[in-house]
Parts: sequence; C-alpha cells; structure tokens
Amino acid sequence: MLFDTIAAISTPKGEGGIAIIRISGDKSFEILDKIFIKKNPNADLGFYKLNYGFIKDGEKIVDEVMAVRLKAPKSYTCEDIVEINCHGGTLVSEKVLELVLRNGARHAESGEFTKRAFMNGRIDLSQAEAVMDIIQGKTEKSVSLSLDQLRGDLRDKVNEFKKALLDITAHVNVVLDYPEEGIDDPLPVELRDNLERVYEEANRLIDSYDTGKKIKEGIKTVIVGKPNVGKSTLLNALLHEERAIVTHIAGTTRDVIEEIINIKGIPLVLVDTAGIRKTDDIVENIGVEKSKQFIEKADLVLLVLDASKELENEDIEVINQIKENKKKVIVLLNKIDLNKKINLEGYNLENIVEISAKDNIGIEDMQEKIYSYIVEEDVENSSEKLIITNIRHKTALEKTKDAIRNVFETIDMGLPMDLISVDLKEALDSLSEITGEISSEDILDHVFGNFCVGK
Ligand SMILES: Nc1nc2c(c(=O)[nH]1)N(C=O)[C@@H](CNc1ccc(C(=O)N[C@@H](CCC(=O)O)C(=O)O)cc1)CN2
Ligand SMILES: Nc1nc2c(ncn2[C@@H]2O[C@H](COP(=O)(O)OP(=O)(O)OP(=O)(O)O)[C@@H](O)[C@H]2O)c(=O)[nH]1
Ligand SMILES: [Mg+2]
Repeated sequence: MLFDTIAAISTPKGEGGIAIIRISGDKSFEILDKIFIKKNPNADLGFYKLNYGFIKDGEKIVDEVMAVRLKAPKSYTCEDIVEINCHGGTLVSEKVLELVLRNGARHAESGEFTKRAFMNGRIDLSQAEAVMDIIQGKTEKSVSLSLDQLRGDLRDKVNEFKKALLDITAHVNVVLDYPEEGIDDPLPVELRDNLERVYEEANRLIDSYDTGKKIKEGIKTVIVGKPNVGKSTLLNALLHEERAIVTHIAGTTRDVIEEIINIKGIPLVLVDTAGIRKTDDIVENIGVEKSKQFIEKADLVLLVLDASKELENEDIEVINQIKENKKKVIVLLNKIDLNKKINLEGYNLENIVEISAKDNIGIEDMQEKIYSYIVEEDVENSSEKLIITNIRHKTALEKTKDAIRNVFETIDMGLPMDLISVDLKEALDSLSEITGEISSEDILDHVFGNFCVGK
C-alpha cells in the first residue's frame, strides 16, 4: 500500500544525549538528500549504515548528525525509512523535524509508524498492541508477556483456532451445498472434538485475563487495621522512604495513600488507609468509609494487628469485615519488637507473619508470603503459558466462545445446518478482531490513539 510520507521525533521530549527523527514513506530518501550533507561526499549512503554529516537549511548548519536509510520492505514500517540521530536538545531536534516537514513530510500522528507496520502486514493488531505494552511495562514479568505477544504467540493461537473453525465451515458448506449426498451426520466426531478443544482453550485464555491484568496493572493491595497499629510505618518500610506521616496519635492517616512496589517483577499497588474505628471526626470518618470501599476492590488485604496489645473490639470488627468480603488476607502481627500480648486463638486466621515495621523485622518474610500466596498460586500455576492482558482480546474471545456454544446447541437440538454457518462466521469474525483482519476505524483509533507520537 502506498501512503504519504510521515515524520516525527521518536525520542522523548527534553534534553538528552541523542534525539532521533524518524521519516517513513516513499519520499524519505529524497528528503534526506535535500537536507543532509555527508562528511565524505564520495561515500555511498548505503542502507542500514550510519553516515556522519550535517543537516543544512540552505547554507546554515542546523546540527551535526548521524543518518541511516532503511530500504522497504525491510524496515519497521515496511516502507523506506530515514532515521536522523541529532544532538538531544529540544531546539535542535525540533529544527531538524521542521526542516523535514518543510521538505515534503507530514507530521505523524500518535502510533502512526506502528499503524503502518500493521497496515503493511508486517505485524498483526495484537503485535502492534504489544509494542505499546512493552513501552509502558513497569515490571519484568509484564514486559516478558508483551514480548511473547510481540513475537506473535497470541496471533498464532488465534490462527490455530481459525483453522479449526474453517475446517468445520468447509464441512458444513459441503453438507449444505450437496444435500443429495445425504450426509446426515451434522458434524463428524473428529471435527466436533476440534471445536470442543477450541472452546476449552478460548475459555482458558479468557480466564487467564485475571492473572494477566494483575501482572500488567498490579495486585491491588490494601493495608487495613485499627488506628495506630503501624500501617503507615509498614508502607514506609516497603517503600524505603518516609512517604506517609507516622505519629503515635491514633487517626494520623486520614486520606488514602497509593504507591507501587515491585515484588519479584509483579507490581503491588499498595494503599495505606485510615485506621478503621468508630469516630465522630468527619474527616476521619470519610477516610474510614473509603478504606472499607478499598477492601471491597482489593485483590489482597494486609491486615495489621498490634502484637503488643490484646485484641480489641475494633480489631475484631476489621477481621469480621474482611471475612465478610471473602478476601485473600495476610495477617501481620506488628510491633513484634515489643512484648507479645496478642492471642488469636478462636479467630481462625491463616497466613500470619510476625513483623516489626519500625525495626524492619520480618518484612522480607512478608514479601515471600505475598508472592507465594498471591502470585505463585495465581500466576505461575496457570498451566497455560499464553496469558492475555488486554480487555479487547478478552471480549473478542468471549464472543467466540458464545458463538461456539450456539453451534453445539444447534447441532444437539437438530436445528437446520445453515444456522451453524452463521454461528461459525460469528466465531471467526470475533477471532479476526483480535488480529485486526477485521477492524473498524474506531478500533484502530482506539488502539493507536493510546500510543506516543513517533512510535
Ligand atoms: N533506531 C531504532 N531503534 C529501534 C527501533 C527503530 O525503529 N529504530 N524499533 C522500532 O521502533 C525497535 C526495534 N524494532 C524493529 C522491528 C522491525 C524492524 C525491521 O526492520 N523489520 C524488518 C526487517 C528485519 C530484518 O532485517 O530481517 C522485517 O521484519 O521485515 C526494525 C526494528 C526498537 N529499536
Ligand atoms: N515498637 C514499635 N512501634 C511501631 C511499630 N510500627 C509502628 N510503630 C509505632 O506506632 C505508632 C503508629 O504508627 P503509624 O504507622 O502511624 O500507625 P497507623 O496504623 O498508620 O495509624 P493511623 O494512620 O492513625 O491509623 C507510631 O508511633 C509508630 O512509630 C513497630 O513495629 N514497633
Ligand atoms: Mg497511618
């Protein structure tokens, strides 16, 4: 496909060592010829090779640069590409870009280079989405999932599903086109088995989204407990900084504080809340209400108890509230540096770790516990290697699954075969949405609109 020539600064704004201006399209080389003077006029610019020289606006030197040409279709966009490496100042890179635009390129929209790679067929839509996930990935695990997706793992799986569905479609078409053959078996057992396999695998992928979401967006973790047990001290210990205010006065934390820590590559989105208790203080009451809401939304609750005191009604109230919500809980007996007075017999609490947030005792054990309890159980146990992290993919797989279920129902109820064709097409179309073979301008705008300019 032939598109116009686009250009953008592909490196972040601000001062840096180097800034890269990227140009893609069939005018790229021509534009470079107009503005680039190589040091050695007799040397061949070549391809995939950095050339030293100067960017000139008429007689005026704009910057000293290195430039490379990449020849279509062997480039990121499958088009002719030029990359100009200039000095990483805000002004010079903008001057070079401006010169490029004046010489025949149009400013690229966000994600437009990657969109070209998609439109020109080098990557499918799921791979394009992976590019942005890599850029935005905050932990090793999430980047590693995105790299699998960039390699085409999801695309391959989707194509495998489609192959099975197409085989069945072909069979159904034969039955419909040649009724005189008298094939009365609506679906031979082998094809039916295949369809069941696709159904089950799609289902497993849908289920993997919960895990995928945790890896990508983090495990929502809320620290709760009655006032003054050391919740904020614990947050600070985990962050290795004095983020939250700590005092001996009960009711110190009034608003909700949110920070992210990284446990073996998984982000933990930590929320420190106001201690839960009955109070007449309006501000604190709002905080308490909010912490109750946070418990409801959390994937994991860290319940902090003061080990140096006996359990009080306020503790019991918090315990009951968590049990009511059926949350995954880790119980932290804090202030273990003091004399231990707490007695938890009869409360049926598991996953108990003794810590001192103040003296940094037991914090590593606690992190181990979180990892084995939440992550290993949930994330690593998923036998299916492929994990989806994108709600768009989940929705499409759900549509696929529903359509396959309809196929089975139609067969089992002995309904006309042409109904099966309709459902099979629906299943195939939903799968094609994932890879982008079927895509609306809306979907593309949504996917690429979230990219940065220059990507
Ligand atoms: N300077 C620079 N660094 C970069 C990129 C870039 O475009 N420029 N990338 C992107 O932003 C990423 C690398 N991704 C790339 C993906 C594909 C191709 C490419 O040319 N693919 C062709 C030819 C492959 C080959 O030589 O065999 C192809 O797949 O057909 C290049 C970069 C990260 N680093
Ligand atoms: N001895 C000891 N004191 C601690 C420990 N952790 C916290 N404290 C003290 O307990 C008091 C309350 O700590 P905070 O972290 O403010 O408690 P909180 O649970 O956030 O309190 P609120 O925000 O009021 O709900 C402070 O004086 C801390 O220094 C600990 O492990 N050992
Ligand atoms: Mg606090």
